Amino acid sequence: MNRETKLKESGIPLDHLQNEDYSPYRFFSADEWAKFRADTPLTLSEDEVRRLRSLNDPIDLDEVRRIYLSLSRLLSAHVESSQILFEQRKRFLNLADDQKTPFVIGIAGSVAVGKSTTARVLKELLSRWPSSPKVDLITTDGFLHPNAVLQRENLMDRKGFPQSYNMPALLKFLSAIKAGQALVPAPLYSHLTYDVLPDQFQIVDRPDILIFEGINVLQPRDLPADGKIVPMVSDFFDFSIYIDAEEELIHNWYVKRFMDLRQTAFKNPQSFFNRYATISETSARAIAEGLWQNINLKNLRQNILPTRPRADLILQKGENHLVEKVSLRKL
Ligand SMILES: Nc1ncnc2c1ncn2[C@@H]1O[C@H](COP(=O)(O)OP(=O)(O)OP(=O)(O)O)[C@@H](O)[C@H]1O
Ligand SMILES: CC(C)(CO)[C@@H](O)C(=O)NCCC(=O)O
Repeated sequence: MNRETKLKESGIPLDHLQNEDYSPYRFFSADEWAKFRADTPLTLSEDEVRRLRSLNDPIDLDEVRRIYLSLSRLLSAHVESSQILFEQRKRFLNLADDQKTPFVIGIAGSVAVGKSTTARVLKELLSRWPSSPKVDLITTDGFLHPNAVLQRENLMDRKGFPQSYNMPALLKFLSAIKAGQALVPAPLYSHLTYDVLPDQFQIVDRPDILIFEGINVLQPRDLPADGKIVPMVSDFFDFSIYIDAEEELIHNWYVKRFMDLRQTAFKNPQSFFNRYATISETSARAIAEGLWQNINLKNLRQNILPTRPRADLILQKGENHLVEKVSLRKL
C-alpha cells in the first residue's frame, strides 16, 4: 500500500496545512498571535503612528498592533540570531574583517493580496529595532521584461507569469546583495506607465535587512538542460512570508483597487490605463474582471498558490484584510 493510500485509510487529512500533528506548521489564531508581543514593552510611539499613517496605506493601526508588531518581534529575533551566528563563524574561521550581508526577507502572494502594504509596514516596524536600523524594500516588478520585449514575445497577457521576468538579472541582483556588495542597483517599474522605467534604478547599499517582495519570490525554477549550476530566488532568503486569502476576497480587492485608481492615478494622461478613467463604470468593471480572470487569477492558481507551502510563515487574511490565522513553520 502506498503512503497516500495508507494516510487516506488512517483518516489523516492529506492537506498538511490543516492538521498540526502532521504539518510542518504551528497554527495561531489572530488573538493568540497578538499575545506574542504582550511581554515586551512594544508599543507604537506617536511618531511611529505618524510615520505609518504617512505611508498612505489603509492599514488599520489596531491591526498593526495585533499582528504586525508580533511579526516584527519574531523577525527581529531571527535577525539577531543570524548576527550572532555570523560573529561566531567569523571567530571560527579566524577572520579579522568579514563583510556582513543583509538579512533577506521574501514576501510572496497573489497580485492585490497586500504584499506591498505589508512590506511597507514591516519596513517601518523593523527599522526601529536596534539590530536593524537600515531596512530596504525592493519589489520584483522592476525585474519584469520591458513591455517592448513582452509584446515581441507575445507575453503581454502573461505579465507576472514566470516567463515575463528577467530571471538572470533578478538572481544576479540577489547574489550581489548576499555577497555583501555595496551600491547594488535594482531596476524600477512604474505602475503608472505599466512598464519598466528605462535606466532608472534604486540603489541598495548594504542594509541590515532587505525585504524582497513579489508574486514570484518562492517559485522554483526548471533545472537547466545544459547542466549549468543555477540558484533559485529563495536560496537567498533568510525568512519567507506568504500572504494568503480566499480567491474571492483577492478578486474583490483587485477590482476595488482598479475602480479606485480610476478616480486617481488613471486620470493622469501618462497612465497606461488613462482610457479607463473616462469609460462607463460598467465597462471599466468589465475590464478589471477580464484582467483578473485571464491573467492574475490564472497566475495565482498555476504559479503562486503552489509556492505557499514553501514559506516560513503564512498570514491568512479574511474580510477587510484582517489577518485571521498565522501559520509558522516549526523550526
Ligand atoms: N492591511 C490592509 N488593510 C486594508 N487594505 C489593504 C491592506 N493591504 C492592502 N490593502 C489594499 O489592497 C489592495 C492591494 O494591496 P497592495 O497593492 O499592497 O497589494 P500587492 O499584493 O502589493 O499587489 P501587486 O502585486 O498588484 O503589487 C490595495 O488597494 C491596498 O490599498
Ligand atoms: C506587475 C504585476 C505582475 C505584479 O505586481 C501586476 O500588477 C500586473 O500588472 N499584472 C498583470 C495584469 C494586470 O494589469 O493586473
